[in-house]
Amino acid sequence: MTTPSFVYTSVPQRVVFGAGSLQHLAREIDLLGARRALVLSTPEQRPQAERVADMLGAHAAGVFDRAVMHVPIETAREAREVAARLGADCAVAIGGGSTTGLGKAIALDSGLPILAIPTTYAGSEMTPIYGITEAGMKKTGKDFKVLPRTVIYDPELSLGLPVGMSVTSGINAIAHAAEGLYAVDSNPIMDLMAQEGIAALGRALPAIRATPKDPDARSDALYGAWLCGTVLGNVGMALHHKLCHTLGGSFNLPHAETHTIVLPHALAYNAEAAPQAMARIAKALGGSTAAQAVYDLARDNGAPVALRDIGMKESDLDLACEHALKNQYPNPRPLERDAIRALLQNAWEGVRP
Ligand SMILES: NC(=O)c1ccc[n+]([C@@H]2O[C@H](COP(=O)([O-])OP(=O)(O)OC[C@H]3O[C@@H](n4cnc5c(N)ncnc54)[C@H](O)[C@@H]3O)[C@@H](O)[C@H]2O)c1
Ligand SMILES: O=C(O)CCC(=O)CC(=O)O
Repeated sequence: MTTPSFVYTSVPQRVVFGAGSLQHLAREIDLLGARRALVLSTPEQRPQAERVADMLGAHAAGVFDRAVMHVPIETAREAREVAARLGADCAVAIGGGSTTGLGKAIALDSGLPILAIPTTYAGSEMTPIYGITEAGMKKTGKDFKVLPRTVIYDPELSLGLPVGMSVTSGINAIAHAAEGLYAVDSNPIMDLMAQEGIAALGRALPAIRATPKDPDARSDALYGAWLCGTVLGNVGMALHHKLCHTLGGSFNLPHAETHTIVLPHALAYNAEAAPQAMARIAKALGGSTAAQAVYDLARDNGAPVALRDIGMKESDLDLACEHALKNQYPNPRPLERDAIRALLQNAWEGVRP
């Protein structure tokens, strides 16, 4: 196999990884040159946010605990006002993609540096991509101002992530790497990270299901999430992410579950157009085809495999298909209306591809 032409841009970002690495928080805030950190979380993760604020002592400006899915503009405005009023010079986001997303909304407006402490596998902490929802419409964009400057990955903080969320969040991460392997702007470094990330999560998710507090499995999963998130941040996504953004944005379906259900079908759709990528995904997961390996990983670990089971109405599939065909993301196989409609039907029914 010859190496194709590629462009690779590396971005400065500091990653501190390991069990117990939260202990380095004060050092990392100091290295950022910050003195007053606003700690962000969801309401459910307020206790973890308070622990972080306690660790920062006089360097904590306060806790803002109102992060919610998809970053409503009203929440973003409120958080920006609180940050300005408290004189914060940095945001510490502890939680999943929703909390990191709120930090990004603040950074987009103010340039405040973000220190992210991820507790799911969504991967937002490694990307310059932001999403903000206004009047029911989610807009996404890319700006390096929002890329967290420092990320502390401490697997101990994800020990309590419920098994169901761990599995779907892990497959959300696998989706970034899978699409990275057939991205129009892929490169060999991202391919290596993608295959390694998929393999790490493929090992970790069954182990987490068997023993949710297994520290090695949690560490492996977070390592995979880091790699897959890096791929998401560096190369463009395709049909699968377009479908999930459509289903999540227009039909209000839950993010990680939607990724989990749609991915096998998006991979089946692209299989013949991206054979090398499929071979790498299948190899990483130890399956015969990429699509079946992802489907089996989800089904065997108790995740939903049908859109009808997470609130999608069959009568909305035609509309979802129309939305998916608009403002298309680059994809290895051209988008064909009938085949996309069939893909959505299969995902709705939950058939094994
Ligand atoms: N911009 C990007 O690059 C990017 C990438 C991936 C996802 N996202 C966005 O992130 C959002 C989804 O993020 P998510 O899937 O991480 O879910 P989330 O952040 O919405 O978290 C879901 C729930 O799990 C809780 N939770 C998180 N970690 C926990 C833990 N360790 N223990 C117990 N509960 C925990 C949260 O408090 C929340 O209640 C979506 O809006 C998605 O669009 C953005
Ligand atoms: O909602 C965002 O911030 C963008 C989400 C994204 O591109 C990754 C995903 O769908 O998991």
